[in-house]
Amino acid sequence: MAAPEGQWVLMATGRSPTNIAVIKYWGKRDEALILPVNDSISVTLDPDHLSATTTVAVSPSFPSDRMWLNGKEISLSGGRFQSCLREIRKRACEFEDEKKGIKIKKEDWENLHVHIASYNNFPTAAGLASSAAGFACLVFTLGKLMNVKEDYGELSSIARQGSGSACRSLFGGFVKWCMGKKDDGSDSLAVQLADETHWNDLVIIIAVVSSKQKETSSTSGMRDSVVTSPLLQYRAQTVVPSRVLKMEEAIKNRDFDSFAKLTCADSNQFHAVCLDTSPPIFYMNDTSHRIISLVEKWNHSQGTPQVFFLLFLNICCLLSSQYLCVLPGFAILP
Ligand SMILES: Nc1ncnc2c1ncn2[C@@H]1O[C@H](COP(=O)(O)OP(=O)(O)OP(=O)(O)O)[C@@H](O)[C@H]1O
Ligand SMILES: C[C@@](O)(CCOP(=O)(O)OP(=O)(O)O)CC(=O)O
Repeated sequence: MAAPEGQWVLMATGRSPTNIAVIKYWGKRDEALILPVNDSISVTLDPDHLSATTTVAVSPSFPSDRMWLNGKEISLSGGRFQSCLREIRKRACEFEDEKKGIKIKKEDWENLHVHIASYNNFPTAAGLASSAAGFACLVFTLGKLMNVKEDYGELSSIARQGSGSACRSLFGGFVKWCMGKKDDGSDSLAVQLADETHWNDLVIIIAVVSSKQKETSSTSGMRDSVVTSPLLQYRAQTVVPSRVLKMEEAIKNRDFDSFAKLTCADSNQFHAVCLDTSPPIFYMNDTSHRIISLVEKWNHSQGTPQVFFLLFLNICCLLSSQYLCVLPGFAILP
């Protein structure tokens, strides 16, 4: 089937924020489909601060698919980009704009190429989950362009194939990535637990404690953990299931004390799994450790059960009107 002809260009633009996990995803049961070994829960950040903005265009005059990231052309040959493009194209629907004289039949989309331009308003591939915002945005915007009718849950399972954590960025507020049981991954998708208005006095601040790039990427780090860490299996099978239930309850009740305690515990166990990996993975540095100690002391001196947690090289601080808590972050800002 030949693609439609003409000089027209059809475009769509979208924006997606990044997210920070409070119950961590660490380990895949299927590398190609990006299926996790446990459920995870995250908080989606405000898009004004950390987000990807993506414009996708389609035209009969484009001879191939191309992509520019932060103004520089990048290859689309990687399996993750191809999976997202393929899955969206499969679900594309007929589109017509009579005024502009554009008519694209469902089957035409297979033969039309896209140009994609995306910008992150924070450092890319520096440990701040740009892949989460980026792939969520790519899938969302391609879906808009190609008139895809699927709901956000279905789109999240496509974004998951770009980067696991990306599936959670399709929703605002508090989001759960259900690991799913099926081999084809069709039930491994994100659901919103509570929207962004649910817990208004929760504020996230990102503090930078190192300007160095992470030595181990999440993708390769978790691959090593799956193969070598006995603690990972115990965590996934025994610890996370009940922790997820408690976290859902804490979010529902806006119970900050439980929320922070669970988040700290999960962050600490995540770091323990990293240390239990061979070779061991170190995401925290001396400054991180000093901040943990300082915050612990501060907590005790207040005499109230305030809890903090910290992860990776950077820290995100969670602030509510009553509480302060340090949240995990990967950020490495220049
Ligand atoms: N806006 C974007 N649109 C599409 N893909 C993006 C975008 N931003 C980043 N990516 C993809 O994500 C890759 C970076 O992912 P990587 O996991 O290395 O870093 P990160 O997500 O910033 O950090 P981490 O996962 O460690 O928190 C980029 O090389 C690119 O393939
Ligand atoms: C520690 C984490 O931030 C790991 C994120 O890993 P990625 O989603 O970046 O990994 P891939 O699926 O291989 O792309 C925990 C989390 O976000 O849940």
